[in-house]
Amino acid sequence: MPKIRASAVTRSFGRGPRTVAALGPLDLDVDPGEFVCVVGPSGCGKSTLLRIAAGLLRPSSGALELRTDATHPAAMIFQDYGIYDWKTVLANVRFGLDVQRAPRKEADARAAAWLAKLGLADFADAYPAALSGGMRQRVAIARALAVEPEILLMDEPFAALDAQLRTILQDELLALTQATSATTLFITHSLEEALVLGDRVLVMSARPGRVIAERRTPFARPRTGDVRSDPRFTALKDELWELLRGEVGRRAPDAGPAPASGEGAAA
Ligand SMILES: Nc1ncnc2c1ncn2[C@@H]1O[C@H](COP(=O)(O)OP(=O)(O)OP(=O)(O)O)[C@@H](O)[C@H]1O
Repeated sequence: MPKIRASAVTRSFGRGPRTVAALGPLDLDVDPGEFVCVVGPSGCGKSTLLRIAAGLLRPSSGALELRTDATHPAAMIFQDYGIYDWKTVLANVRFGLDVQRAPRKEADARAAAWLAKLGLADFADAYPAALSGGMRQRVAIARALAVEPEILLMDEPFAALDAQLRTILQDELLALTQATSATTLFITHSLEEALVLGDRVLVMSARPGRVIAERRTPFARPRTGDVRSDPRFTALKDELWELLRGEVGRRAPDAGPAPASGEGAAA
């Protein structure tokens, strides 16, 4: 049984002549423990898909089902971290456990253990304002993983970080997710990120986003960031980029005349 199943999901925004068809129809099955990355051109509906999966948005038609139980729910990580500035780092990481009504002592211990894993033990009592972008994103990752989620939904979590930090956090996430059995749906602009992290990479078309290609990554698990220098990595990246390039700049049927120059989608 897949942990995540999307059946003919579509989503549009607005009404009448101004309707924007954002997504689908899209079908997707993610197996238990699988890490699926979704790449696609800007504006193709990736965030819309993830927001539907998270229950923040309803599909216009079709259905998206997550199979979890209450003790191991789905957790989300966003590009803008989604952490609370008025809570300490420890309280942020404990947040999901508090929602689950975990006993305070146990919640503190689990939160502290995750902070230690992410190198943030010394910042437990600090407020997020005192942290760098990379540290804030580590807090968001610790908070999501602390609830031991069955399903992890990630929407471009590293997009706001510089290239070096992004690589470091990709490698950390790789190690962390291989140590847990979370089923993960991960949205990214970056083919490289998708190939490092994913068991499977789905390429979406320009809006309204559908899955136009799917590849399994040939790298055994547990793997490390060393796969970046594997010749198969470069070959697969080139192949997927060819597919993606065709979609970047393609305009949706409802988007009106093409811009004169310089505008439009970018990968
Ligand atoms: N709340 C909304 N109201 C109106 N239109 C929306 C809304 N949310 C998304 N859209 C439109 O739906 C389309 C898909 O948006 P979405 O944010 O899902 O794309 P994306 O692939 O995540 O883009 P990016 O990679 O640039 O973040 C876009 O054309 C966007 O303008």
